[in-house]
Amino acid sequence: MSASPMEAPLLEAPLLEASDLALRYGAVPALDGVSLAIWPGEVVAIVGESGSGKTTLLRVLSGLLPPDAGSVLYRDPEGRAQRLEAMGEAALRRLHRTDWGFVHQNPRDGLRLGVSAGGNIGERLMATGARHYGSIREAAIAWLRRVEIDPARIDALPRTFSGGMQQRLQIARTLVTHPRLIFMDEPTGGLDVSVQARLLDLIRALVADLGLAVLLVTHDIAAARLLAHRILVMRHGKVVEEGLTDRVLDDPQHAYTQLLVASVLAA
Ligand SMILES: Nc1ncnc2c1ncn2[C@@H]1O[C@H](COP(=O)(O)OP(=O)(O)OP(=O)(O)O)[C@@H](O)[C@H]1O
Repeated sequence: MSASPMEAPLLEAPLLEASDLALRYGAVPALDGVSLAIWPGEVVAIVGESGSGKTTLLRVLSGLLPPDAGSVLYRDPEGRAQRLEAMGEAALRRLHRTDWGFVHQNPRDGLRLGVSAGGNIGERLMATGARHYGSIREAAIAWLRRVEIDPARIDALPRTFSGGMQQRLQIARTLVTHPRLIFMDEPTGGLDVSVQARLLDLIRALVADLGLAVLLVTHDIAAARLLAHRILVMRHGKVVEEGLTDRVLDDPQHAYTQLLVASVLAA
């Protein structure tokens, strides 16, 4: 069904909107009144030191963890707004298979290491209904090329790949179904600096080519500067500062952001 002119403005609305999220682990407030919105095609980085609540926020925004309070609203491709908390588990799983992608810090969490590289990409396509073996294999080859993995490795097991290759394969597996919104949790964490730089370049090119919206959790300010349009700074479960990337990093207003930026400059 095509959108009528009456509905068109909805497409200009945020893709995901969270309001007043709260979550405690015992006495620890992991999230404390967090609100945010991400727009189609926008890359938003969530930065902050270890324990500030970044991963918890990403898990709540992607429906993997229910908050104690607050809500998350997602707009589907037809412009319909849906509350994650009211969505059944099956609908949420479908979102994760189709419209959304999740890139984990550890490729082991996002890949099946005992399944071939091509199988890892192909099975995600099959989960969205693809059945034709030839075209699934063709898509897998195209995606291996796109993430700079030699297609001759299509039948190799990812456990024989380097960390950087595994991460690139995880990205191919995530993007093959053309999701609109990608959640990334420290995608370059644990990799050597030169491998990180190559991966960041690849992510930047793919995100721009495909017009993806990305929620990126990172403690790497340089990665946030390279990839993000906007930055949210978290501390003790709260967003203490947010704004356009250059503004936040070049002219930080909150004392904690100033400290975070200064510690990178000093490193
Ligand atoms: N499953 C859990 N049980 C108890 N406390 C938890 C749990 N998960 C996280 N926390 C606590 O909640 C707070 C926020 O943790 P979270 O992992 O979201 O932070 P983070 O900013 O992602 O940190 P890191 O960069 O180290 O991953 C921390 O104080 C952490 O110790």
